[in-house]
Amino acid sequence: MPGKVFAMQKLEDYDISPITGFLPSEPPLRRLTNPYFEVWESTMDDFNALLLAGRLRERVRKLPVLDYKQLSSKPEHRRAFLVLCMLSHGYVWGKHEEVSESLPACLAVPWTKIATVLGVCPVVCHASVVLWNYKPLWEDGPLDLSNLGALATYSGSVDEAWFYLVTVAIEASGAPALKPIMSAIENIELGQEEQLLVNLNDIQSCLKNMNVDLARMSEKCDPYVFYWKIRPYLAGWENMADAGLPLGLIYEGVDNFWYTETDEYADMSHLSEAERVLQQYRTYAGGSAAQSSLIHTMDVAFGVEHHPTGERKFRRPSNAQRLDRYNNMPPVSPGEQLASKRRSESGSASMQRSYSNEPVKSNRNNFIQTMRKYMPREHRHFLSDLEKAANIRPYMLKLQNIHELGDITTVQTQLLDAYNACLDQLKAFRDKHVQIVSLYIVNQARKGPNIPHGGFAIDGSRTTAPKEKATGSRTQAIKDSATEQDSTSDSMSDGDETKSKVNILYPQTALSTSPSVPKNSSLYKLNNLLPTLGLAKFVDPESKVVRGTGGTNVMPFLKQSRDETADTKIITQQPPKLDQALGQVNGDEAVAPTDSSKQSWTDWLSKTIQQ
Ligand code: HEM
Repeated sequence: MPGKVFAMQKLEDYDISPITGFLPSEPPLRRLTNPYFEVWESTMDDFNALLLAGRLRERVRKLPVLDYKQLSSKPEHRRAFLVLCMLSHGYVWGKHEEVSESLPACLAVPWTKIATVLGVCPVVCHASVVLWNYKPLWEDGPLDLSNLGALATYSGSVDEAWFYLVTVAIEASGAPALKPIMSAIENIELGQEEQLLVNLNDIQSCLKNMNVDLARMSEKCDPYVFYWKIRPYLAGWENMADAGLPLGLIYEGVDNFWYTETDEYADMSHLSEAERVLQQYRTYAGGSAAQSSLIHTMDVAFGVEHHPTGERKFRRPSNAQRLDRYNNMPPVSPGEQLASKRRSESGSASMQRSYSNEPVKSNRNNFIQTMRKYMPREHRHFLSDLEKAANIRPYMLKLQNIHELGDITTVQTQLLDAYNACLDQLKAFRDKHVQIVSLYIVNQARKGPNIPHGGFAIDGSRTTAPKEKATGSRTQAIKDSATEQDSTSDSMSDGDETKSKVNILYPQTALSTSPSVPKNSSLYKLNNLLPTLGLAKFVDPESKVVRGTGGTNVMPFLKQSRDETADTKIITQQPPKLDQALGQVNGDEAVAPTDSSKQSWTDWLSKTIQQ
């Protein structure tokens, strides 16, 4: 094997624990104990009540602008960041209030500073509501769903806590895969195949556990509550014109003209007043588990490549696709957009920020790449180093070659099987995820806000609730529902609204699910009249496009991501077809080597070509 290509640092150097993975090695702080920050913590104590009473903004506006430098440790920075994510998103989206286009300095200034310390963006993210938002119920208990509570939620609901905690459990289940991934890279370099096999089997069992956790989402997180009550608060301020933030959000008191990359002020003298106003806005995508470094790690380790949605591998993008915003990194604010246009007109690069308009590798799905901006800095660095060091897939391709030459050993065959088994598990994860998104987003968006719990039989002609399932055991019902969702997910996402499927996730209510409301019904009209809160909006049942937090057209995007995982598997077929094909083309009687003839395929092929 070739020598070391890229040396990774230890996991701990990337702020990753060999035991808890991307979760902090110690449980997150439950409270900032420094009395200086008591005003934040006491506002958090009343957070859900203030939001409910419609008085959160009033309380927030009375807060002083605190100095973030009084925070003295990383756990404190994380706790403060979570607090500010809760208060800020609660402030912006409100509860049945008009959205606020600006965030007061008492939140915006410390939030932005702490985000810079942690290397994330000042917006809610996977790290804040998942990685830094749990508490073990018993300190010596396991990090699993039997022993976890959430520190903060927007809605105050157990459904929201469950949504975060299932994701915490997935992170915990995946954590023990990180060491074997690092060892696998080492073992490939050292040519230690037996140990590599152990590594791959260990990773596979972690992936299995992650799948078990994901399948538990529907146990205690109601899709209706998720879509209409929780998701609105996870929205950011990018592509949010429909929700009342066409330009993004103004972070009051935050100087948008200071470039940390170059450590200097930009020269603004050439900008018009309108352009300066636009520069105040910031646009960020909202929180999504697409920002989980764990899933990115699996992709990078196994060499799963994600391409722009709708593009097949290695195909050049069409003009239309090139115009898609995910083929180009979005500028950070509308002001930046104008400045960038001006730059390209004048040929000047003086105001360019390092992350805007950079050419991005064309074979990358840019949404997935962009999500790394929202990960903690060290985790992002880990992924970028892992990309340089990852050698598992190249090694498997080499084994595939050896297999085709007929020289493969038993351990090598087992290695290929183990690699494929890992990809099977990762694909199973994405299969389940597609079903969940279908039920929790597509289905909810098409029904509208007026059908609680997956759909009361408002329109009796379209719905049925089977009694035997409603009275069956809850576990059985959940299993059955998974089967039903399997069959519904494709039909729903492919725009087939004719079928009415039963939702028995909540069998005690014997409710049923209609994937959409009939057009021209009074319910349809009512749904269209109701205000949109962030991402919670009614989508016309005839529309095939339902957007995700980051603006993706969710179903095609997620299905492609799943299919790309399956495509990565190594196909280990003997090549008899090649022989037949050559025989047919040449019209001769080429005899391919059999397993017993010691001739290799390469020898045979070169002899055949020479004939
Ligand atoms: C109710 C549960 C969930 C819903 C409704 C949901 C929804 C979504 C949506 C809409 C997207 C598309 C990206 C966007 O535009 O925002 C997405 C992507 C993604 N989600 Fe989830 N998600 C859920 C749970 C999870 C969990 C528990 C994980 C595990 C860490 C996860 C991991 C991912 C990943 C990795 C992506 C990027 C696409 C990919 O890599 O295949 N999601 N999710």
